[in-house]
Amino acid sequence: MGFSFANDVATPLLDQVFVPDDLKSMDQAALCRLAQELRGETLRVVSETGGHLGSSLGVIELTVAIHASFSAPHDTIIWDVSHQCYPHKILTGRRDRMRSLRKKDGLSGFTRRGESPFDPFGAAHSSTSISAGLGFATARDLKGEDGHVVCIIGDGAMSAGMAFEAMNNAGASGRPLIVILNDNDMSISASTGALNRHLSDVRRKAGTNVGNVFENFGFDYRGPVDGHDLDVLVPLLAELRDEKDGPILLHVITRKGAGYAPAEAAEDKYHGVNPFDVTTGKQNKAEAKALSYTRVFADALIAEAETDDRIVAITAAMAAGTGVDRFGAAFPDRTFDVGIAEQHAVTFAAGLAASGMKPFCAIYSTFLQRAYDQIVHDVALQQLPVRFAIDRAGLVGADGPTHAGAFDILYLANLPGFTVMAASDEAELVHMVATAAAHDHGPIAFRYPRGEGTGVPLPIRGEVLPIGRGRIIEQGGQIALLSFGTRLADCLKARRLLALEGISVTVADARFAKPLDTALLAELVDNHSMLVTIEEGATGGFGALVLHHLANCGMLDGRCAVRTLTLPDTFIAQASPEDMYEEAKLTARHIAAAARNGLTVARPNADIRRSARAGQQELPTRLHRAEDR
Ligand SMILES: Cc1ncc(C[n+]2csc(CCOP(=O)(O)OP(=O)(O)O)c2C)c(N)n1
Ligand SMILES: CC(=O)[C@@H](O)[C@H](O)COP(=O)(O)O
Ligand SMILES: [Mg+2]
Repeated sequence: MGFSFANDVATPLLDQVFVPDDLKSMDQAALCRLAQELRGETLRVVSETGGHLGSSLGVIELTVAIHASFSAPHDTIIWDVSHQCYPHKILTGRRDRMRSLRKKDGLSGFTRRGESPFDPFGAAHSSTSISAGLGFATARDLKGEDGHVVCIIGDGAMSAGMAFEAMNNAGASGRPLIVILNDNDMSISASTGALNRHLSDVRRKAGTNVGNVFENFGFDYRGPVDGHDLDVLVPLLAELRDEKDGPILLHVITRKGAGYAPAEAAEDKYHGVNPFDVTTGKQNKAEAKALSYTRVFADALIAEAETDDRIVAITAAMAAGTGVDRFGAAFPDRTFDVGIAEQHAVTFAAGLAASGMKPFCAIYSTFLQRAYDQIVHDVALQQLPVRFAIDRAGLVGADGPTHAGAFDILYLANLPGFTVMAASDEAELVHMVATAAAHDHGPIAFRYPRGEGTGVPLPIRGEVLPIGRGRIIEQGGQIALLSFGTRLADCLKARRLLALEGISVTVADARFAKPLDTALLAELVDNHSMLVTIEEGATGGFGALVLHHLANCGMLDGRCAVRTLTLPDTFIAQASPEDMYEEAKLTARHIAAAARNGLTVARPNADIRRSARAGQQELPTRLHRAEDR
């Protein structure tokens, strides 16, 4: 089906839509026109804001048909991942706010309960829609209410185990539930796996009753139908709406990026884009000042793999985002994209490690959360040397709280036998890849943030770091700033700010949250009035481990004041990473303020205590007392 749109298409019908019920008065021809206007509006918005364009363009007609056939919010419409929800947001009263999409104080790039009654369930992590939908359907039935529950899930999202857990349960429940499988034969990259092959088979043999995996789950399978043809979709959805016999799966075939030639022609179908020129499709990309951490990771792993054929790389449908695609270009036989299946990815890696391979599991911090039991039960308990390359550590910006890498420090460093590292810059990342490659006696993880590095020169080859050893970057006196991760740069800025006030500061890079560098901790506590730990993680991580250690060694008994700077105990809404770290109070000025304020209440420092213990020995000149400043 061809689409025509112009950037300046008039929107007389869209101008009349404030809530989905405004579609009820439109005939087929008007709905087709509305879809055209909606496609143009979606393009105009995303050309200004950036975001997830391809998937949104692929569901323009489906979104119109759903909102023409059902009555949200009385009917529950749940979008899986919901990166494709921009047309839905435009039709549900948020058109006027769409240019705030993914910005500070703006609309979320995903569905969010607090944002609109038309968003009954938040998303962004994949494959949750059917589980949530069954929850809504079950509550509806228990309360004796009516209303339809419609879940729209992509072929990529359908590849996750959680989706099949939900299908298994929903199919057996017999409850009326409509699952629309939006099959565009794409994930972020090309879809992988046997399900994808099955769906290709079904698409190819459309009309024949090819053995259908979904019917075996107790769903009434319908389709496949053209997901861009409103003349098919609207009457069909009305028909399904009026059937209430049980769960139905409608298989629709769409095209990711549909209706916009630059997107349709792109390999990734413009899955995630920067602001762009609508007429040419050219994205506005700022000149990179340094390689991204992702790129540095990929190249470092390739360098290690060139001399170690036991190294393999695993991604869970994020080949480009993790840089595993670069590794795959170099070592196609040693690269595995398991689909959106983080749980499987981790235990698959455990099996590889148990067989003597060196698996690098490259998974964003936030998505790794999905595989926690596998990390504990299959990797840590068996002390298997799985290497976790944890990208998107810390705050990630426009994707907001659903994608924040906030918890991996605490959820990994509390596991016995785990080694947990954080790179303070991209040179350190190269060393940590080498260290992980050499670490064969237990699980090891290294974390690094989204985006560009600092531009520091990269080592020719990574060096294996001494496990559990940090390093002092700048030696000072009264205050010690101990950083875990890339806040090190802000600590060095804070040191300069404090120096202007005559406050002398030591800055150290912990490198390891586990095992802790206890010798470094003792040195810092003994020789400073104030120790501040800083990490791009939630409370309960690195700082907590430092406090545990100091407390249990009796090193908190008045020798040195300790403060731990972490992400706050809140979910921080999307903004630029800089604005998010400002809100998290983890910038240089906040670090300086915490140190300064702490110093005003610091009790007599270790050197005084120590001299009392050691019988008034001469104090080393470089040590300073709080009251000397
Ligand atoms: C648990 C989890 N893992 C990975 C991702 C990253 N991710 C976002 S969208 C996507 C692909 C989804 O493919 P599909 O469901 O087919 O939707 P499409 O983009 O094709 O519309 C992936 C892997 C995620 N959101 N959640
Ligand atoms: C929707 C989704 O989960 C992914 O597209 C994610 O937004 C990618 O994040 P990055 O842009 O950091 O690779
Ligand atoms: Mg898809």
